[in-house]
Amino acid sequence: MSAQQMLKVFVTRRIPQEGMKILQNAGMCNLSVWDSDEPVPRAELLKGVAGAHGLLCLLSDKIDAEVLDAAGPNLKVISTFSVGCDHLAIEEIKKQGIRVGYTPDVLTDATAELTVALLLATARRLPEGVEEVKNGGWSTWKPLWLCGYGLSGSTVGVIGLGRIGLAIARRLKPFGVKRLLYTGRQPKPQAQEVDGEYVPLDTLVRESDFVVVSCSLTPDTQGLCDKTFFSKMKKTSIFINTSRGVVVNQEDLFEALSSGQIAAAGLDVTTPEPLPTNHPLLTLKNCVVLPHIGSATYSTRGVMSELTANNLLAGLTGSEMPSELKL
Ligand SMILES: O=C(O)[C@H](O)CO
Repeated sequence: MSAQQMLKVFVTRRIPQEGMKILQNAGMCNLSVWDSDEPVPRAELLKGVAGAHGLLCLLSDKIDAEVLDAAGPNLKVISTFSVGCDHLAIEEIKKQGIRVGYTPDVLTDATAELTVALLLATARRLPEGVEEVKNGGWSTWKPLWLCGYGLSGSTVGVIGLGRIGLAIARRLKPFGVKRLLYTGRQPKPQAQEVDGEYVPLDTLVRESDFVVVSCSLTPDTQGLCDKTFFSKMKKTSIFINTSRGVVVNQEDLFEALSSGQIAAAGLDVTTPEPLPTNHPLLTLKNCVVLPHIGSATYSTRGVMSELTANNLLAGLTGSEMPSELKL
C-alpha cells in the first residue's frame, strides 16, 4: 500500500506486543498510539481519533457521539480490548454503520478463576489473616478466630449464567456446592451441566449462601443490587461481583456490610475505577476490593491483544471478524 492509501488507526493505550505486531505487520495501518499505560486524556482521544478509519480502545475509554463526531466519516471499525461493551454508545455506533469487535471467550477462564479466588479470599477472610500475621495480631490458635464460611454443602446463586457465569459455576461445583441457582433472561440448556436451577431473582437472593454477579451491564442490571436486594440476603451470605461496578449501589452495599445485614463482599469492579482510597468500603474488614483484574493473566491479555488487532484489521478490510459484536 502506498503511504496515501494507508488507513489511519488510533490505539488508545500501550497494548501487549502480540496485538501491536499484528497491526504493524499488516502493512495497511498508519498507526497512531497513545503510548502510555495510563488512559488517554479526553482531549487527546478526540484529537487522536480525527480522520481515523479504525479505533482500538479499552474499557476505560468512553466512546460516545462526541468521539464519533471527532473521528468523522472515515471510521469503519471500533475494536475494544474487552468483552464488556458498556463503554460504547452502541445505538450511535450502529446508526453510523460502524462495526464493533470485542474479546469474548478468550478471557472466560481467567475471569472465572479470579472470581473463585475472590470468593474464597472473601469467605475465608484471607486478607484479614495475612494482615494479622504481619501486624502481630496472631497470638495463638483460637477456636473461633478468623472463622468464615465454606462452600461445602452451600447454595450458590449466579446472576447471569453466560460464558463467564457458567465457567464460575463449573469451577465451584467440585467444592461440594449443594444447589446451584441462576437467573437471567431465560433458562439456559447449558445449565444442566452444573445442575443449575433457573429461579426468580428473589428466590436466588433469599436462598443463596454465595451470590455471584456475572451479568453484563444493561439498563436492566444497572443498580440491580440495592438496599432491597441486600435486605433479602441471609445474614451469613457472601456477595461477589466481577462484572461491572454500576450493577451495585455501593452506598447500599456499605450499609448492608457495616450493619451486618450480609457477612462479606468481594468486588473486582467498582464505581468509579479506581475506587478513591478514602472510600468508605475500604474501611471495612468484611469487604475485599480488587482493582479489576479478572482477565489479568499474561497469556489472556496477550490473546486479547491479538484478537483485538485481528478484529480491527477485519473491520478495516471489510472481512469477517473473529469476534464481532452483533449490533
Ligand atoms: O470487559 C472485560 O473485558 C473485562 O471486564 C476486563 O477484561
